[in-house]
Amino acid sequence: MDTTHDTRAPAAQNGGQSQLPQVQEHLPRNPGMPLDVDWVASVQANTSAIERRAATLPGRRSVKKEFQAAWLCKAVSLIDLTTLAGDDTDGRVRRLCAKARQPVSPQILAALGMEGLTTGAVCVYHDMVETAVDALKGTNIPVAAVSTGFPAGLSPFRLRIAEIGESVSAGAAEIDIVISRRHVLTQNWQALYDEMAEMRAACGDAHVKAILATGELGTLRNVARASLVCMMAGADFIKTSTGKEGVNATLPVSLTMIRAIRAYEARTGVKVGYKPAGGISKAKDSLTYLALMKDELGDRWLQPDLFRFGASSLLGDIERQLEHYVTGAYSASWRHGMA
Ligand SMILES: O=C[C@H](O)COP(=O)(O)O
Repeated sequence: MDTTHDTRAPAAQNGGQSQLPQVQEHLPRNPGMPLDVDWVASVQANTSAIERRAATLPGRRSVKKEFQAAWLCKAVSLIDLTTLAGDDTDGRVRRLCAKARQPVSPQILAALGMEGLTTGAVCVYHDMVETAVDALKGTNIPVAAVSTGFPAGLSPFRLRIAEIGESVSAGAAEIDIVISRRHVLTQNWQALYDEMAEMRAACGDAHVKAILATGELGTLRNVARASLVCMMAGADFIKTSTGKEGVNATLPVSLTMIRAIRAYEARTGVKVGYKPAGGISKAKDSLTYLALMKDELGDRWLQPDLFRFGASSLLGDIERQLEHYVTGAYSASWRHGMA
């Protein structure tokens, strides 16, 4: 993180860590726009330049001490705490939700002046939505459901649409849909737009995150174009990965998607959120992502309505680092189980 700028977390900039930064404005949803195929076709991605810039990011001087602790608390508030396993049970999901309510031990949070800190959301499969909603009663933590035949997205289209409705009825406030990769690989932008628009409509008031599964899209140019088409069709967030592809969130992909978000805002005035997901498990990596968002899109994209980490194990490492900051000692990672 470049320390030539004021990179302290907003909580620290406000003169203390006891206040989480508040969202000042009520963000309208992305209404979408008609498909502009000329704009899509004009989008290029300079892969070597993107990779060069991405390679510089982790090596930049990182924030230290109380500033690092403040940024790590910020990262916690932006996690979609996730369990997406075939052996998920009610018990596991309830334990995960308890962790979302109290992501770091009360003693550590008290020492940091960060009581009340929670994760951004809990993310589960459809069958676990009701359990999660129940376990999070009395909090403002939304439940996100992965949907539309996650992770491959190859079940019959009408069933994918029906699945969205079921999850919304069960109480999911956010729906993470997966796109049809083949529409991108065959450059069928109309099909991608129509699919995304119909899925968005099926979500109703629930916010929709479009998972691009970037590890299966072949090129960064495809990633950029698919990002744009999903935003044109009304995606509230664009998300890198299901976590189940061979390659999930990477910095080059993130830079590509973030710049698509910037281009969309410049053209339409609409802010779309970003969710890197899959394989983000180290506190240090979360700081790199936050610095990237701050550099490329600005502080507004450091709020949970515009940025989330999709992560099942990141919280454990952040908790260890915060404990180290407060006590001077590292605890064993097994002491920070998620669920
Ligand atoms: O959407 C979230 C991802 O599935 C989480 O991936 P992860 O288990 O590698 O953190």
